Amino acid sequence: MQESYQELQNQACDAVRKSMKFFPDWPNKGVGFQDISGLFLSHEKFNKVLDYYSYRFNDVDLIVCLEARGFVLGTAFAQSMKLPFILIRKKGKLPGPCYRESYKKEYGADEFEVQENILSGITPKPGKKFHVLIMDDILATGGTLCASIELVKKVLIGNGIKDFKISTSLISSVKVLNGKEKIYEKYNDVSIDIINEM
Ligand SMILES: O=P(O)(O)OC[C@H]1O[C@H](OP(=O)(O)OP(=O)(O)O)[C@H](O)[C@@H]1O
Ligand SMILES: Nc1ncnc2[nH]cnc12
Repeated sequence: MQESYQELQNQACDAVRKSMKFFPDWPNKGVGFQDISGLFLSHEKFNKVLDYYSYRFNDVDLIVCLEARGFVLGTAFAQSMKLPFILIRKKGKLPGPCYRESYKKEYGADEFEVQENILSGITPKPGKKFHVLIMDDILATGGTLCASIELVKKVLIGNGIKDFKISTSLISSVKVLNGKEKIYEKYNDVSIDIINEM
């Protein structure tokens, strides 16, 4: 029997909480690092996350995986749903012309890139908003997610896809840094789903 949305969400949250390890003052003093490696050690726990996502995001057309931990979550979900996925990578890793966004995160600064023509072969279904899901592990300051949203908008519009919806999924957050609020202030048309808000 199909479990309810709330049951799936609760089980996914429980799986994340039980597999998360916390490292205070790493990599810098004042940072409470949330290590999600334990989730990948447990097929059952990881599946609870994917089961929830398959219910929550059942109408997605493209997955966007953020380097590096977002690669694990995004590719696993994309493959389970038989969806195409693209990679947003740190600067200098992708060949050919790229859109680039610089950003600050909780413990440093970085630059993301996406290949300009990566979506040239994608044809959206007529009459349906092209639904893109950006997947990553942690929302802290929101700098990373913000940069990825900018790049997704650029690559969609740059490839002629103008009627789209962007959703984002994280498995945890650093609530005190108000990353979610910052994103909602800047993008009122983007949804943010966080399994375990800490
Ligand atoms: O909300 P923010 O303050 O921007 O921080 C969140 C980001 O920080 C981490 O990525 P990081 O680039 O450290 O590395 P990774 O390569 O280990 O995924 C994490 O995976 C998120 O992507
Ligand atoms: N506190 C944190 N834990 C894990 N990844 C992070 N990325 C940015 N802040 C983080």
